Amino acid sequence: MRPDTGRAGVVVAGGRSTRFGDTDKATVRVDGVPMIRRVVDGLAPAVDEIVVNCRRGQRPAFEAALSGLEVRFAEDPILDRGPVAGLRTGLQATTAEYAAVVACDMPFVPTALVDHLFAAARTHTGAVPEIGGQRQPFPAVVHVRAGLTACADAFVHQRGRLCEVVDVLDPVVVPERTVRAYADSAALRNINTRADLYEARVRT
Ligand SMILES: Nc1nc2c(ncn2[C@@H]2O[C@H](COP(=O)(O)OP(=O)(O)OP(=O)(O)O)[C@@H](O)[C@H]2O)c(=O)[nH]1
Ligand SMILES: [Mg+2]
Repeated sequence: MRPDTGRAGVVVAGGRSTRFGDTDKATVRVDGVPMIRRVVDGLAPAVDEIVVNCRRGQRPAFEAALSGLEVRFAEDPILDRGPVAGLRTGLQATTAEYAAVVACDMPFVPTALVDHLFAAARTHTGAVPEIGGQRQPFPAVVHVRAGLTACADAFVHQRGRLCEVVDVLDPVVVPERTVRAYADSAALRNINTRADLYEARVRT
């Protein structure tokens, strides 16, 4: 990992994977590698520290899936408050100025796209990719303090959804044609179901 960049990676992983069935999708293997390990591997070259947000009960399995990698864990103080709460827990755990934020179920986010988002976010509150006309909360880069304020606003003044965090943050938008230079559509798909996993395995 690069030293002294002021850049963190935050992996939000405290969900229950209900659409996936009775397995935590974060630790399911994609082509032999646990999904969350692929996420961390994609982030690591672009950042100087990695924070994994999760529930306390997920830690043993995550520690096994991430063995040998340098990560810190940020446990949710209150469970099941949704991805914005997880994002906030993760952002609270770093002193970096900017953080790349990713969900645990996006195993193919290219490091080069993360680098591009960091560069685009400089002097702004963040940078998010636009895909299919929608600004995407993950993967994104946020100014950590601005991101924390946006999470709090989304909870207090709105319904606590990720899209509201993006609205409040008002980040730079990286247009889809630029995103496509770094990642094809499959690379940014998230895995919610066994069928999604099957497609991802076919791809690798
Ligand atoms: N910390 C935390 N993270 C969450 C929570 N809910 C979802 N997430 C995370 O947010 C990201 C996107 O959420 P989903 O794709 O809906 O994942 P999920 O909630 O585990 O899966 P479903 O139960 O099928 O909706 C994933 O990385 C989840 O781990 C939560 O209550 N707390
Ligand atoms: Mg969910």
